Amino acid sequence: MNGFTPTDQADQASASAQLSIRNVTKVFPGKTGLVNKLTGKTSRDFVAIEDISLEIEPNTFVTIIGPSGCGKSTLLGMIAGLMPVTMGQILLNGQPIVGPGPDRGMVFQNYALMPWMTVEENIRFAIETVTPKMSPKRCDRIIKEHIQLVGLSGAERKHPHELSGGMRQRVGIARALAINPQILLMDEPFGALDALTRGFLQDEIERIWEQQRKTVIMITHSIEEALLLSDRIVMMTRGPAARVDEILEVPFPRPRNRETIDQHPAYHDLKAEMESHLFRETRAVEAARIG
Ligand SMILES: Nc1ncnc2c1ncn2[C@@H]1O[C@H](COP(=O)(O)OP(=O)(O)OP(=O)(O)O)[C@@H](O)[C@H]1O
Repeated sequence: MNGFTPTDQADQASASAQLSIRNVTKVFPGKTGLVNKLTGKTSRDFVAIEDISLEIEPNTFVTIIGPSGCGKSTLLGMIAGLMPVTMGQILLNGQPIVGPGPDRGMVFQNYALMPWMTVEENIRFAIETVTPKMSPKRCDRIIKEHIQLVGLSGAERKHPHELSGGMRQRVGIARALAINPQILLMDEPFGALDALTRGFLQDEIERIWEQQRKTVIMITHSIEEALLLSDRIVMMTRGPAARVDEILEVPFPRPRNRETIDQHPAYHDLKAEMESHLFRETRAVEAARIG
């Protein structure tokens, strides 16, 4: 087996970790309002994830994979500081995360661009929010560099509705990187794209990652995408009370090429292991729904 368990990892919790997720549990409180009490429909607390520990080293590309609804977005949301942890701690460079910050850039599946702003203005808005005192000249240079980085030169003055889904997500990626975050968080960034565009953007992410080597934490449902891009793959169990089941190390050399990656001797074993994990967990979710 090419992986190790989260317990092994917690034992090895090292000072070199950039992000430390320590015994994190997330409970969504049940509804206890007066109306609910009167109608007798008070719902119970829901334990989405339970006691997750994970250490992430700098410059690592990590993907999170798991059955639908297991808590991947919840975990990413807590790392982003968009929602509080219920128990445990998430530390970035040893400091607890208490809210969103410019050290973390987020890319969303639905792009989340400002529709009334151009490509350039969307990126400028993010930079000015994070660094209001930056000189306009420097801001212009950063915008230009990032538009070039994601291959959108010429589209600076277009609005999101004039762009394809793939181009919109390029803007989302440029915007997230333009604030120079330490960690890039991506929640199914290619989930809304057709297969061809998805492939193009995966290649772009691989190319950009080779240049910048930022820590990335990405949620995906695609086994092939995880194998193409990751250094480590975190496999979550089904919820409620989802845990980290196993963490796979992906040994393929970089730069990676989608045409040849499956020739690596470890490719098919890793793929089979992920398939069997997802199959098992998804079947159990379905069985629980029926029974
Ligand atoms: N605000 C909330 N209040 C109550 N329950 C929530 C809330 N947000 C998420 N949940 C529940 O927590 C669980 C985990 O949801 P989450 O969206 O994190 O899963 P996911 O793995 O990202 O799902 P998917 O793969 O379908 O995107 C689900 O059962 C969901 O219904």
